[in-house]
Amino acid sequence: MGFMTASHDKSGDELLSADRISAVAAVLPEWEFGDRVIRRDFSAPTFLDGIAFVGRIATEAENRDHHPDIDIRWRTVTIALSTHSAGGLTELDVALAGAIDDLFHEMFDAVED
Ligand SMILES: C[C@H](O)[C@H](O)[C@H]1CNC2=NC(N)=NC(=O)C2=N1
Repeated sequence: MGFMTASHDKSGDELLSADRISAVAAVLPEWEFGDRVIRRDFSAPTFLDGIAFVGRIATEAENRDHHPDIDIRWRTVTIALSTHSAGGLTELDVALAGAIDDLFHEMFDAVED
């Protein structure tokens, strides 16, 4: 947000309320909720599948101008989401988490883990 810009002129940039966090936790059951971050471990079928998954996440993130922290360890891809500019969780994180869950299902649902 630039100087003198109203904080309500861009949707998703306000910190989530405690009530909203409770509601979101119910629809993102695989995500671990921290103080200012949500995190999920994904297990891809192979190392290269995990890399391909990260590539898809990267495109999604770039389109939204909202970027996760990504940790790759063999087939395990750990995604951490936070809105640094807001100092914690916002609707941007909720939306990206849902999109990443959808990507994972789309890519690997038919595959045995
Ligand atoms: C200028 C640009 O919009 C900002 O640097 C964006 C980029 N991506 C970002 N990603 C995340 N996760 N948090 C941010 O605050 C953030 N800020």
